[in-house]
Formats: sequence, structure tokens, C-alpha cells
Amino acid sequence: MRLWFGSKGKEAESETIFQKFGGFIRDMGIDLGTANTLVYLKGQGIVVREPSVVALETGSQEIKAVGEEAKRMIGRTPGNIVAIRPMKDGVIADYNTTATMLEYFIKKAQTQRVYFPRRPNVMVCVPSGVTAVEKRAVEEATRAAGAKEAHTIEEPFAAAIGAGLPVWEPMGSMVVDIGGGTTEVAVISLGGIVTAKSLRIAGDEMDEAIIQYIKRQYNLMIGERSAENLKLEIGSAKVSDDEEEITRQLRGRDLISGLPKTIQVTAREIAEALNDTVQSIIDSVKITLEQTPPELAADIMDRGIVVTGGGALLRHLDQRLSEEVDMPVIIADNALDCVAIGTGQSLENIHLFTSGVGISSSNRFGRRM
Ligand SMILES: Nc1ncnc2c1ncn2[C@@H]1O[C@H](COP(=O)(O)OP(=O)(O)OP(=O)(O)O)[C@@H](O)[C@H]1O
Repeated sequence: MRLWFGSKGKEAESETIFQKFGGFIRDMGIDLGTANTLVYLKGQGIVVREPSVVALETGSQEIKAVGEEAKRMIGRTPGNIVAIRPMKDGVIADYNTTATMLEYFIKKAQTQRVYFPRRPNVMVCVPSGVTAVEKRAVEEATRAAGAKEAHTIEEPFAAAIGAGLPVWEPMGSMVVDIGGGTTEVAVISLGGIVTAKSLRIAGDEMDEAIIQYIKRQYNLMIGERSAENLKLEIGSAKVSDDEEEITRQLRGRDLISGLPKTIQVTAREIAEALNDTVQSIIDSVKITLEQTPPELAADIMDRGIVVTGGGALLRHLDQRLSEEVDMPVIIADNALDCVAIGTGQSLENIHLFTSGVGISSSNRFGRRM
């Protein structure tokens, strides 16, 4: 925003003052993810990055902790406190807790600026396969959390913007965003989604597959956090004998004796555990490619498939996907941040969006805009 004082010098001076105080900028982009929530502020980038977890007291429903602190409590809480993840499969599973969590993250982001409007305009991403009701719930929760205007953008479109793909050009770009709850596959051209597939299979499903594998093979019960850590440390998208060498110790509860027990697992075993989930993701890419018009498919063959989201960081995922679809595959820089960056930047360029490209908005009275 510019203030005009009648001379160019004054205008420049006022701009500097505004820049110093962060400017009258009321735009905020939020990647409200199943696993993590990221907040992007115009001109500042990502200012909040925390797990989408809330710790509640069971009786009073009083919030005890949000984000990082609450995640540390998962599986370790006393009987009267539960750590919950209010988002499931990319959509709101618990409305009130989501609104409270959003309010906490919005307030936290606001403290990053000297001046920030009390009621910002917020753009939040939603999976491409959500229903109108699920989308409205996100907009309402965002306004309940303090937003003046709430807009939603489809996640793969935001991921493509954040990964720097030429979304406005008459050229096919394919993005695969593998998050915690959903995998979004989309082909984008001329500012619109041409074909898309939203799969409720992603990182959480991989963790669950590891838990089930360890239970089956070793009669050992492990928690969600141990499974996720194992995936992050030695998980792989390719089952290969070379992975026999990589091992990790794992602690859990023996299902027969009921006592704590430590075992050793190899990366090959974890790759086997993840195999079906990885295959489902690859199959959804293949189906989307089959539905893509030939001209756009040719562009994708030339330029490759771009993968974003935390799941993109699974070892050898690019290699396996590339071998199966016979095309180049590129893991985006800052894969975990692409959706948040694209969500924030789309609010800056909202004038470029025409209706029907996956943006929907409502104001503080809940009226559609
Ligand atoms: N190095 C890694 N290897 C494998 N998986 C990873 C890695 N780093 C993060 N992940 C996984 O990525 C997922 C989180 O990714 P991300 O933050 O993109 O999801 P989200 O936006 O919260 O979820 P969604 O988009 O489904 O709502 C988690 O399941 C996490 O375990």
C-alpha cells in the first residue's frame, strides 16, 4: 500500500516507514495439513511451522498445548489428557479443536510483525477431492479463528505455484503432493486443473503400514511416533538387497509377554512394509496420466513430474516413480514448504484467478464472494 503526501519524496518516505512496520498487509496463507500447519506471511515467508496437534484435558476439554508441545505428548499423556490431531485425511475431523488450533497459529504469526491487522485475510488450502461441505467447514473455522475474509485454494494448485511451475502458461505441468493424510496428483495448464486425483493414502498410511508389519513379523507393538521416526530414518520406496546393511534398533511392547522388548530391523524390511502404500500412490499417478490430453502429456514427458510434500522426501521415491512411469521425476526444493508458499502467493495474485480454478471465498458474515 502507498500513502500519497503530494510529493514523490514524501511517498517514498512513507513507504519506508510502512516497510519498517511490516506494512498494512493483511494477507496470510495457511497450509492446514493433516500432519503439519505452516503459516506464510506476505513479504516474510513461512513464520509458523508446527505439527497439527492439540492436547486437551478430557473432562473440561480445556486446551493444554498446541503444536510442537502437544506432539511431544502423543502416546505419553496421563489418563486425563489426550493429544489429538483434529485434521484427518486432509479435512476437518474435529471442528472446534481445528478452529482453536488455527486461532493459536494465526496469533503466533501475528506476533512476527510489529503491525498486523487483528483480522487478516486468510487463504487456506484444501485437498482437491473435498466436498462443498468440507470446504465450507474450513472457511468457517478460519473465520471463527479470527480471519476477516477466508479463501480456500486446492492443494495441488498451491503446491504447483510453490514449486515454481508455470501454472499460468498454456503448458502441461504435473504435480504430486504427498502429505500426511492425502496424496494429490494434478495436471495443470493455463491457470486451471485439467485432471486431478486425490487419494486418502499418504504419510500416515505409511506409518500405519510399518506398525502392522512389525506386529505381524515380530509380535511387537510400536507407537505412531516410533513408526514415523523409522520411516524418516531408513524408510525407502524401493525394496532392494542393498538395504539389508542399513539397520535400526526398535523398542516396543512384546504382544506375547507384555514386556518391553528391543529388536533390530533392516531398511529392506521397512521398504517391504511401505511397498503397497507406495504402489497405490504410483498407480494414482498412472491413472491421472492416462486421463491427460496428449498435448499436455507430451509437455509432462519433456519437463518431468514434480513431487512435493513431506512424502516426497522418502528415499528413492523419485527413482521408483521415474522407473514405473518412464518419465523424469523431480523432487521440489523445499518440498515440505511448497503448499504453504503457493497458498500465500496465490492470495497476492488473487486477481489472476478466475472462477472455477479451485478458489472459493467467503467474508466475515459467511457470505460467498
Ligand atoms: N524424510 C521423509 N521421508 C518420508 N516421509 C517424510 C519425510 N519427512 C516428512 N515425511 C512425512 O511427510 C508427512 C507430512 O508431510 P506434509 O507436512 O507435507 O503433510 P501435510 O500438509 O500436513 O498433510 P496433508 O497435505 O495430507 O494434509 C508426514 O507423514 C511425515 O512423516
